Parts: sequence; structure tokens; C-alpha cells
Amino acid sequence: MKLLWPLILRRAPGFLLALALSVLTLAAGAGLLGVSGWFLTGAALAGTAVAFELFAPSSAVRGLSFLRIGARYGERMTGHAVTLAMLSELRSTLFARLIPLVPMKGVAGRTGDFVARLTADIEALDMVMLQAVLPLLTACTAAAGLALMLWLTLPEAVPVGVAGFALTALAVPLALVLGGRRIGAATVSASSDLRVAALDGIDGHGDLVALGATEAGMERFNAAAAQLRVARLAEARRVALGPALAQLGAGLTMAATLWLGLEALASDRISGPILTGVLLAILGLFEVTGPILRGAGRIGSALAASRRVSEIVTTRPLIRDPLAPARLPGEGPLVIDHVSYGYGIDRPVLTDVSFTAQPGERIAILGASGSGKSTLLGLITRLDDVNAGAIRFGGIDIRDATLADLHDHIALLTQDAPVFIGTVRDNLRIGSPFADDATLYTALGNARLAEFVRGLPQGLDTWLGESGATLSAGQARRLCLARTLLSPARLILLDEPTAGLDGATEAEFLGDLLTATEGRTLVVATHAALPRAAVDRVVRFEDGRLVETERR
Ligand SMILES: Nc1ncnc2c1ncn2[C@@H]1O[C@H](COP(=O)(O)OP(=O)(O)OP(=O)(O)O)[C@@H](O)[C@H]1O
Repeated sequence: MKLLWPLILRRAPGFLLALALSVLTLAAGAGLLGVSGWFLTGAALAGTAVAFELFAPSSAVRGLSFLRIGARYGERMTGHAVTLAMLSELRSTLFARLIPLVPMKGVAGRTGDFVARLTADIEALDMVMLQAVLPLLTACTAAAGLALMLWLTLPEAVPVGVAGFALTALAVPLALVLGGRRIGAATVSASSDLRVAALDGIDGHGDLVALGATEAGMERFNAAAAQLRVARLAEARRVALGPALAQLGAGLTMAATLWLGLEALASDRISGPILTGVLLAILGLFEVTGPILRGAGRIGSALAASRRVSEIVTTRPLIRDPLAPARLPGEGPLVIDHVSYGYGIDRPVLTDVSFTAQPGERIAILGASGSGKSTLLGLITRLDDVNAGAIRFGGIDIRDATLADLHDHIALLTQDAPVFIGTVRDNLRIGSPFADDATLYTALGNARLAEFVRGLPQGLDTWLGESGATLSAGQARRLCLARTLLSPARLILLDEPTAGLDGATEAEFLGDLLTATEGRTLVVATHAALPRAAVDRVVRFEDGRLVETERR
């Protein structure tokens, strides 16, 4: 709830309107039942002893029923509109907070789990507002109305009426909430596990089929689905308790009031029609306890969801902008100065690495798989900070610059760069949002993809499926490379840029790197055999140490 309060306060007028309409709906409903009870009893008695006026009560009944319909419609529209707007803002806030948490070591968690937090968990919060906060505030007003009505008509019933109402609308839901926290947490975690199993199954479908392991994938999914079914069933049982308890509370309060009312009737302190009206109005006011008790059964999940969402919001990103940032110069040497780094304290990945890339220089980092090449490129773009030593660009420690400034100067093509859903143009413009077609084709040409794109029926406007499903692995790689080359950064870092290219294309491409990165500094981590002219210098890594530097 701590998370929701600022968002609720920002939309206070909308929520107050929804609350006012909710109170009006309840008052109209209670009034409708009360007047009907009084009217029907009065009319029945009129035939015998009491003279009764019909016109005013029947108009009141009609008026109140229209008022109730209109107010309920308005309340639903306003309540939902303001709640959905609030959740949409929460989703955007959460997504923005999530991004800085992902790099390098990442936050403890899995993609499917984060998707669940952004979708199902936030959806679970919508009932907090619509089935808990608004009805509870309405119930407080209803309790005051009930006390006033009884005090005016049957004062001796005030304690029993208010106590019955408070028990049903507050104490019982509170007990349901406290008892349902464990079930709620189990439901939310089972729902997240199911998403993870589904995403894994879809992503790895090809491999599961090829390995004849679809059954194992199905089993994982089915186990997660069964777990969710058990958790949901336990929750549904609690939710089903709600309406029954609401009926019980209303029934007992009415019976106690009736008992006191019959004594008052016998001693002429209340009339028959008024007593009937009061009893039915009580029934009307208890209507608000229905959503509260139904919601109380599910609030355990909402609380668990809210905790998971808060975890993201309150986790401080590891990499943050400095308070007083220095500006990086347009050009300058990249200095790797005695850098050491490890993902955990006990396993160093880079040890005391030092080298300098002068402006315009092309450096290849070679080394066996796992020797720390990608790790170093990640550190240069501040996906994480070094454990010891420093990385400087143009004489400025990159930790002293803002991330935005750093990424304007240094661009990285990661080993697993993704193709995003969208067109070829959408994908390329991520690297340079305002680039015209000629610039896009130049970058595509440098990545040896221009002919392919020109041959597509819709050229740059061709739609690429999810993760570039309509491209071959090599084409997807070259598209990502073209995107990196479009960046205005003066220093380009390429991690295995030729992965997915065939031997002949790889050699041609490496030869072309010179033109593609003309005038820029280039650091490329690769396993490929490099043509002599492709780079100015080769540095070789072995187990995280720089063991050799060779000038070409
Ligand atoms: N996110 C991570 N968490 C923990 N350890 C990691 C992580 N990423 C890499 N490592 C470890 O760090 C070491 C260096 O990995 P890195 O990816 O930098 O090597 P590499 O030289 O780029 O290998 P490759 O040529 O296969 O891409 C490896 O032992 C790897 O297991």
C-alpha cells in the first residue's frame, strides 16, 4: 500500500468522486429498501386501521431506484477509470525502475518472474482499490448513517446495530485477510512459476522437440499449473466464505434489531411501518459488506503482489549517475587502468588488466571462451563497475560521467543483441532515431545486409517477427551490427560481431570493418581469424589476464 498511496493521492479528486458516488449508491439502495418496507407495511395496514398516503412514497421508491442505477454506473466508471490510470502509471514506473536493475549481475530473478510482476501482480492490485479501499471508506460512512438512523428511530438498537455492522464490515474481513496471507503468497508465486514454465517452454520449444524432451517440458508446465490450481482453489474457498459471512452478519444484526424493535412496538415507541423500513434499510446498508468480504478473501494475493512489486521499486540500482557528473570530451583515449573484476568475491574474472586504445585505433581482444572478453566490454559501458582500478575515457573516470553521456560516446554490440518486434527501420533507428533512409542503407551496407533489405518487398518497412523470427541468425546479427554502427558514439565495442556469419562473409566483413568504423575507435572481441589489415593491435587474454599485446 505504501507504493499506492502517492499514486492515489495524485488522483484524489477522481477517487473522492468514486467514493461519493459509492456512498450515494449505498444510501439510495438502503433508502429504496427502507421506504419500500415502510410503504408496503403502511399500505397493508391502511386497509385496516391506518390512513395512508400512496403518491409520495411510490414516487420516492421510483426516484431512489433510478438514483441507485445512475450512481452505481457513475461509481463503476469513475472507480475503474481512475484505478486503471493509476495502475498504468505504476506499470510504467516499475518498468523504468526495472531496466537499470538488469545489467551484468542483474537482480535475483527470472524474466518470466519480472513479466509476472509487471502484469499479473499489478492486476492483482486493482482489487485493492476497487474491492477494499473504496468499499471500506463507504462502509465507514454507512456505519455513521446506520447509527444516525437507529438513534432517530430505535435508540436502544444503536449499540447492537453498529457492533454487528463493524464486526461484519471490519473485524471479519480483517480475520480473513490475516488468515489468507499465506494462501495469497502461494497463489502469486505459483502464478509466476507458471509464467516462467510457459516462457521457457515456448523459447526452448525447438530444442525440446529436437532432443525429444517435449514431455519433460510438458511435465514442468503441468506441475506448475497443478500448483496454481491448488493455490487458487484454497483462495476460492476463502473468497466463497465472504458472502456467507456477510449474509450471516446482516441476518444476526436484523434479528437483534427486530427483537428490540418488537419491544418498542409493543410499548408504542415505534410504528410497524417504520420498524419494517428500518429493518430493510439495515439490509440495504449491509450490501457494502459483500464486496469487502469477497475482496478480503483475495487480499492476501494482492498483498503478496504488492510486496513483489515494491521489491523492484525499492531496489536501488547498482549503477547510478554521480551527483555532480563530469562531461566526457568528444574524443579521447580509452584507458583500461589496472582493472580487476569478479561476479562474486571468490571468483576473479579479470585481474589487473591494463591497455590503452588511442582515438581512431582498432584493437582486437582475443582469448579462449570464458577468458573475460565480454566482461571487459560490459565494464567499459558500465553495465557494472570495476572492483579495482579504473576505466577512463578522454581522461575522465567513466564512473564520474552520467550513463546517458557515456552511452553517447561508447556503443556496444553485445553477444546476444536482440532484434526487437517492429520493422527493419524501427530496429535500426534505435541506434539513431532521426537517421534518413540513405544513412540506414549505408549502415546496412557496412554490415553487408543492404542487398538483402533492398530485395525485401517492403524494404526498410518490412515487419520482423518476434526476436527477428523472419531472419536467419546471421542476418539478425548483421542487423544488430548495423544498428550499433548507426550510433554517433566515437568508440565502438563489438562482441563477436561475426557470430552467425559463414567463413567467406566473415573474412570479407572483418576486412570491411575499416571502412565501416572509419575515424572511430574500435575494440572488437572475437574468436575469428583476423585479416592482417583489419586491426592495428591485438591484445590476448588468458584466464582474465592480459598476456600479450601485438602490433600489426
Ligand atoms: N552474469 C554472470 N554471472 C556470473 N559469472 C559470469 C557472468 N557472465 C560471465 N560469467 C563468467 O565470467 C567468465 C568470463 O566470461 P565472459 O563472458 O567475459 O568470457 P568471454 O571471454 O567473453 O567468453 P566467450 O568468448 O565465450 O564469449 C566466465 O567464466 C563466465 O562463466
